[in-house]
Amino acid sequence: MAGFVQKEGMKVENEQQSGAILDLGGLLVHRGYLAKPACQSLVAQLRDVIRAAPLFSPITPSGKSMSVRMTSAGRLGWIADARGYRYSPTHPRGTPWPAIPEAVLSIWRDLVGGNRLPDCCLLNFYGEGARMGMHRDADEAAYSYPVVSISLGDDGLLCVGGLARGGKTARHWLTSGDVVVMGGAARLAYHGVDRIRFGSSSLLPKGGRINLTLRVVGAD
Ligand SMILES: O=C(O)CCC(=O)C(=O)O
Ligand SMILES: [Fe+2]
Repeated sequence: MAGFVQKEGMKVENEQQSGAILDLGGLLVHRGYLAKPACQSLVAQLRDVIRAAPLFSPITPSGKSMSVRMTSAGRLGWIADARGYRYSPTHPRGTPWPAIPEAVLSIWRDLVGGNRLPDCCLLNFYGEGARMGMHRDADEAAYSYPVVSISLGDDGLLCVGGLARGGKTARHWLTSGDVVVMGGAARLAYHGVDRIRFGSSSLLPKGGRINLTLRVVGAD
């Protein structure tokens, strides 16, 4: 097993082999979990999600436009606006979110189990220059289930810190088909996507990166 626990801060690793599970500050990176045909079929299903629930540019409570565009599938979707960050049963245009595609749920079943399925599949689209600042996924009512995060398309530089803001970060280039599980003590670790390598993958004909995060939102 290729261990990847980075304690020294800013060094960037990019291991090429697939199938390894890397431990990145407690986040488990399943390298190459999805092969290209599986990524392609997932993208086709996500196009249906986006058709039903178009991507939008969230505005943070402080009034800034996020550089990622997003939408959701599932019982609840994650939204940001002047009122704050929260889960909503409807898209900003007022319609319910589409169902989470079965192929996405089967990744969750494989890695987490089938007792409880995620309430939300957040879809982030990173176009050229998009990034996501350091944050914790902490808007859920319970943290006993992990967050599962699926990368598709262009490479993205994941940064992982500790449980408090600031301090050293481990960094790792996620590639298409990688799946990250944030669970246990790392469920509330700070993380972000520093930048993407726009056009590094041919999965999306016009370039860009899609990230899906699957989360249990309810308290049960
Ligand atoms: O794009 C990623 O890899 C991470 C996305 C993320 O952290 C989030 O949506 O909360
Ligand atoms: Fe996150």
